[in-house]
Amino acid sequence: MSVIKISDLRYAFGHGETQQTVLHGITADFTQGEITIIAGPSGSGKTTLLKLVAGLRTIQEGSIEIDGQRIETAKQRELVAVRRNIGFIFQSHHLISSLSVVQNVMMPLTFDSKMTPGKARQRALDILGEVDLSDHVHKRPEQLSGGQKQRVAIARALVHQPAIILADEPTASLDGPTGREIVSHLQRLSKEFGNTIVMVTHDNRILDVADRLVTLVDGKLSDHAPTLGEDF
Ligand SMILES: Nc1ncnc2c1ncn2[C@@H]1O[C@H](COP(=O)(O)OP(=O)(O)OP(=O)(O)O)[C@@H](O)[C@H]1O
Repeated sequence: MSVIKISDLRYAFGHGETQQTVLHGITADFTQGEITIIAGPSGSGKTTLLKLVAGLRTIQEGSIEIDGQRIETAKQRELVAVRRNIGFIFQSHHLISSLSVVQNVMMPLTFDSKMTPGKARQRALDILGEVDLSDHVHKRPEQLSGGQKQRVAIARALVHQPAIILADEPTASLDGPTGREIVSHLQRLSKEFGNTIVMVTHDNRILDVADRLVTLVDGKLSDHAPTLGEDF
């Protein structure tokens, strides 16, 4: 089943003579429960594409449907509902330094009116256990290593059980083994909960976790047979 459907998506930065078209008509479907990796050269528009799907940039031309809801024509209320179904993991994890690990992970649940503080805390503790951080729940983010912070970001992205996870370079700034550990956690959790994951990466050491590998080159997306050792 198609969860994200992109049709003839075009996007440009700037205006007039300085206009730079980054996406030249992207058409793609992302299937439920699948991990897709988007690879491609630096500056090819991978982050821009992810931000458009996330609703963090306004669609200029073309369309994106998430769970049957058209994004470009959605009302504010409908967009909020769509975003609730998406977990974001970005390169810089944006953890709140004044909150503890468990409080950071509870954040997405505070928007859920049916969730009591006790239940939210228990849910956060459970997911922190899943990413092996049970011994660190009362620490502040600054007391954690880069890999541990990234695992907190994963826990926070997954705590409200979103159907879709968008990850932009989740292993950037991590060493090889730590990066692998991060994607293994993501892969395990996605298989457990059936999440659809779309991940942008330069890191060719993690390409094997993908069910599907696509490349973005010259503003176009194409399916790509994974070749180990290939450099992007
Ligand atoms: N806010 C912006 N204003 C103007 N141009 C931008 C902006 N953001 C990105 N660009 C340009 O759009 C192009 C695509 O950028 P984008 O960040 O989507 O690429 P990317 O494939 O994610 O790159 P990288 O792999 O280096 O992160 C680049 O040429 C970039 O310089």
